[in-house]
Amino acid sequence: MPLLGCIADDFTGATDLANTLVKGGMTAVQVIGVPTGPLPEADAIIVALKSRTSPAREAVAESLAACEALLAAGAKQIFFKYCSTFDSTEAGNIGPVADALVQRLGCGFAIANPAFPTNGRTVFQGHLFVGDKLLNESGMENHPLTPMKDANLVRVLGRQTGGTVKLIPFAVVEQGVTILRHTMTGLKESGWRYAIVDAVTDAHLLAIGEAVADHALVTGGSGVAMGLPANFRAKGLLPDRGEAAAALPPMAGPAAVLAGSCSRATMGQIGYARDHAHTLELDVLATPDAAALQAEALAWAEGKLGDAPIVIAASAPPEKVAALQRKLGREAAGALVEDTLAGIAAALVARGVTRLVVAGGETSGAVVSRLGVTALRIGPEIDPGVPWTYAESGSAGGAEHPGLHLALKSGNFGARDFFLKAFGV
Ligand SMILES: Nc1ncnc2c1ncn2[C@@H]1O[C@H](COP(=O)(O)OP(=O)(O)OP(=O)(O)O)[C@@H](O)[C@H]1O
Ligand SMILES: O=C(O)[C@@H](O)C(=O)CO
Repeated sequence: MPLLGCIADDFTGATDLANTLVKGGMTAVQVIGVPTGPLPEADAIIVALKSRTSPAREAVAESLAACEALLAAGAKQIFFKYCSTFDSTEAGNIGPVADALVQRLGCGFAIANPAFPTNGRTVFQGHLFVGDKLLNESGMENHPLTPMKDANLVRVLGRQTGGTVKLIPFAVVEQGVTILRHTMTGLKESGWRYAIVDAVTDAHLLAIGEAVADHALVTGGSGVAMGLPANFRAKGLLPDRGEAAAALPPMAGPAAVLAGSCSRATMGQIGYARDHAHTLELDVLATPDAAALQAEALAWAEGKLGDAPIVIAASAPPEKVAALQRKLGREAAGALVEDTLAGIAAALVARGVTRLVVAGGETSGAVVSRLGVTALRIGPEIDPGVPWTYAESGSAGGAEHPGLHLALKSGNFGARDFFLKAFGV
């Protein structure tokens, strides 16, 4: 029976959250899509949806279905995971999904906290920073699907929800768990639906995590989940599993990286790979045709597969992304790239690749779905927020595989040498 039931709005976000929970000593399995059968055994189940950019009604319906499955399996607390950069549009989906979960759980109130200080995301006076930049000056204002043009999260969430949003400021958070707990209870009793909670350090997140021990619903990034394993341990529900929580089968076999994220960190990682690995950069604008791009990539990969990773990227700078979007429309441009990379992934697995890094949440969603993977066990961390995961043997895109190691990297996560470091190169 899972202790914590999680609903993540994209696939890299799901592994990021799972990684935090595993580091806290919980076993975690990421389930792909709304579960239809019995859930795997784990302390935490993370249902990975691709709902960040889908129409709000679909995102709500899928999130509620995931919530039902988690509750039916016995989950004691529900966690709604969204991006540490609060990726969303005016239409949602953070507000609408959170509203639906608050209503389903009858809890009236939930915190909203995307902070992840280790990766430079902090919230101060309700404003989200990425490193030393406000969110809307961090590059996220150019995101291909969810451009973030306002750093004030009280305002951003306020525009997406039918409820009310209040700030729990730094000065309150600094006072620790007891004051935080009372403040949250007071807000709930006064009819506020959400509190954006400031957090600048891990110590703040641990205090917030402890303060929400008895909340039916917690919403946020992976950072605020840091304090949750200790709550279950304090209640005598979670044994001390130590490093065993992150055990995966040994890794071996041909390696590849597929990048569809256009985020600054991923662009830097592609730049590094250019000098240190076989790297192919597809020009989607010049050839906006999935079949042709796949053929180009597979012909290029011929003879290059081995222990050192090959890197195939569709990522492009903002002006080229904008040009493709003008040509095809925003959704169709994204879908073309996702379809291209998913097809390449299936073909590479059919050619024996068993270790795969995918950069970008939407991209990971497309790849994992095409590979027919249904569940990922979470293993050791490569860089903050990105663990190796393992999918049992099965049939991927029509080809049998002996088990796949996958690392789903959030666009903006990972050091510059991530694509090589992941494989120990
Ligand atoms: N050259 C390109 N032109 C237009 N769109 C592109 C191009 N390359 C990638 N894309 C699209 O940009 C989107 C990037 O989103 P994705 O979620 O994969 O990355 P990200 O947002 O940086 O990562 P994360 O969600 O983990 O933060 C995808 O839909 C992808 O298909
Ligand atoms: O929180 C983050 O930044 C990531 O887990 C993510 O959601 C990227 O899509």
